[in-house]
Amino acid sequence: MGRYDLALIGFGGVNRALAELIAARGDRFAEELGFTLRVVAITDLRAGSLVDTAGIDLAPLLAAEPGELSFAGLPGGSADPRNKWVIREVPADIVVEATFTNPNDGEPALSHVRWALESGKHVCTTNKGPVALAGSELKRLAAEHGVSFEFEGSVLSGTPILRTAQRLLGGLEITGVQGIMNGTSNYILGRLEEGVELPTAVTQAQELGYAEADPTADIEGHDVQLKVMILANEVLGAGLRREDVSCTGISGITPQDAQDAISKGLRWKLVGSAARRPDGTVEARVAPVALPAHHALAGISGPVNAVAFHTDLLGTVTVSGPGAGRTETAYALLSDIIAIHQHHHADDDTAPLHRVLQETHRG
Ligand SMILES: NC(=O)C1=CN([C@@H]2O[C@H](COP(=O)(O)OP(=O)(O)OC[C@H]3O[C@@H](n4cnc5c(N)ncnc54)[C@H](OP(=O)(O)O)[C@@H]3O)[C@@H](O)[C@H]2O)C=CC1
Ligand SMILES: N[C@@H](CC=O)C(=O)O
Repeated sequence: MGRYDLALIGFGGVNRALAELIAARGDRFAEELGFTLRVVAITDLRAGSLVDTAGIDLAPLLAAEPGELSFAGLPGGSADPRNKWVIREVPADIVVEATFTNPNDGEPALSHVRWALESGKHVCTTNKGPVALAGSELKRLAAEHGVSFEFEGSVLSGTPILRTAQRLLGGLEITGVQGIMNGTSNYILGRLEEGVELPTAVTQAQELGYAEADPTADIEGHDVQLKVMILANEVLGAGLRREDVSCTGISGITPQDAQDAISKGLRWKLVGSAARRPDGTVEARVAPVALPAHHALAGISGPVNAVAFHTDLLGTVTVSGPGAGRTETAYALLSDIIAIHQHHHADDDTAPLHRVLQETHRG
């Protein structure tokens, strides 16, 4: 039976939900996945840091109100997050990075990921910044140190969009991607259609755990811009920078606009897309589009997202599922840990993994 010791960097909605999954389902993981998970370090801007190499007792932490959690005064605890020291020095197998996404330079998450990989630790992250802005460099760094860099949750939360493209669409030429890739803005557009004003809808999306720490990124399209970069770079080999992806968000759409569209048989959606040009380069954009009701993306509602892959042999293949949500995104981290386990135990019998994946998804 293997065991992975985890260092959780950032203890907000997603990493807390991962800790809940570990606390609630740890025995099942052991039985069905063939490994156990133990949290040996947690760092958080507000709570500080907590280290116990024998395994942190998660129950009292999860019983505390998120805003009231403080590690100072606990054995192994400090008011200081001590990220660099924890990531480099605490003997964890996997560093789970889930601090806020910074669309400008990816920091501080980018440094967290670099420190972890340089220390020979695997990394799982849901943070879009490092993946979109420095994905190639980080994959190279991981390879140099013989560790994995996994980031399934960086696009479409727990819905396995990247692994679907990389593992299940092999042999096809993917010529473009198009999709709804932000749960918050899609949820908000639905609320606008119901007559709710933007600020109220944003607050509701924050309460539901969909929104970024700064929801401007959801509303102005920057979150989708990063996701389009990740998809285009991973699936189309594009090497896009942020300035290559034109970006308009949904802040200009009013409840009246949304309702007028409905009356004309249209629905406003924030669409991200990337397509290969005849010369081999890739053009990409993010913009609100009033889609006709019969369009495959028009019926995608609430925090659900969808991505259509345009392929040479199959035509369009569309994957749809949760695009945001604390537990849904924590599941992406679990799927990353499973991927690390499979990668480093390639000869093991993996049949039981499929069973637990299906059961976990059903809740
Ligand atoms: N929620 C979702 O549906 C999804 C989220 N993601 C991504 O996952 C990541 C986490 O999301 P989520 O949990 O919802 O976000 P939260 O804002 O709930 O959590 C982030 C946590 O990280 C802490 N933090 C910020 N900076 C640091 C730092 N330098 N060191 C240690 N901790 C820090 C924050 O503390 P404080 O609150 O004090 O600032 C907060 O507790 C984000 O990058 C997000 O983009 C990806 C897919 C879906
Ligand atoms: N804020 C994002 C979270 C997932 O990436 C969203 O709403 O999609």
